[in-house]
Amino acid sequence: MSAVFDIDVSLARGDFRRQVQVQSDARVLALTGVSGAGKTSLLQAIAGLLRPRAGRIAVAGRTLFDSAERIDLPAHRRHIGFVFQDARLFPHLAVRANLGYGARFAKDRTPRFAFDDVVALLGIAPLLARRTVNLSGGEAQRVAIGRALLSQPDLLLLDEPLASLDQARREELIPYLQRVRDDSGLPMIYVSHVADEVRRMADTVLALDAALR
Ligand SMILES: Nc1ncnc2c1ncn2[C@@H]1O[C@H](COP(=O)(O)OP(=O)(O)OP(=O)(O)O)[C@@H](O)[C@H]1O
Repeated sequence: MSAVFDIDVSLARGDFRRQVQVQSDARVLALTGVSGAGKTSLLQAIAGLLRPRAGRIAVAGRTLFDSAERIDLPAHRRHIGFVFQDARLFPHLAVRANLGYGARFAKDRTPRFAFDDVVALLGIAPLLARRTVNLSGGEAQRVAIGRALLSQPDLLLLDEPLASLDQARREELIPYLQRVRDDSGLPMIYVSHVADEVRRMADTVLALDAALR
């Protein structure tokens, strides 16, 4: 049986170069490291948004990239949900339509996450008719997480999902993130600088040291 996360890639972006090796059976992996260590770049490489120079990326037994085998699945075929620091909702669409946007990517997939279940899990039923511009930062992040789940992903990547919130809003959002972690059963990579957050979200931590140039 292969590891949940089986990654060995060399990343390059401008002058930035780094090798990342991860072999882990943890379902939820936290990724820490100083600014510029390459955390976002690694997530983008996994999601198919940044092409590694060489190497291999496999998650839960599925090979997403393998330079030797000439495998490089396009982003939309990787089935990855991505949650960013800022929610990146569509401002012209109501919450319900933003959630529906996630589902557009899942037409050919057996739904694992049902609309009503996701809405209940994230407590966003009262927000469905609202315009996204009026949401608080924490509410917007819950909608963004819902949108990611409704794309029926096989893997969830969270890139500092609490970083743009104040401390009180962070405390409000953490239980929702923990519910998503526990109820979805999805493999997850959770990027954060904050030790306490990492401890509460993941049992295995991968620390990227400062990148060598
Ligand atoms: N579009 C780009 N073109 C050139 N270099 C880039 C680009 N995006 C990022 N970099 C560089 O790649 C390196 C890694 O950046 P990355 O965003 O992956 O780090 P990070 O660990 O996520 O940092 P942070 O915690 O600040 O978000 C940095 O040196 C950054 O300056």
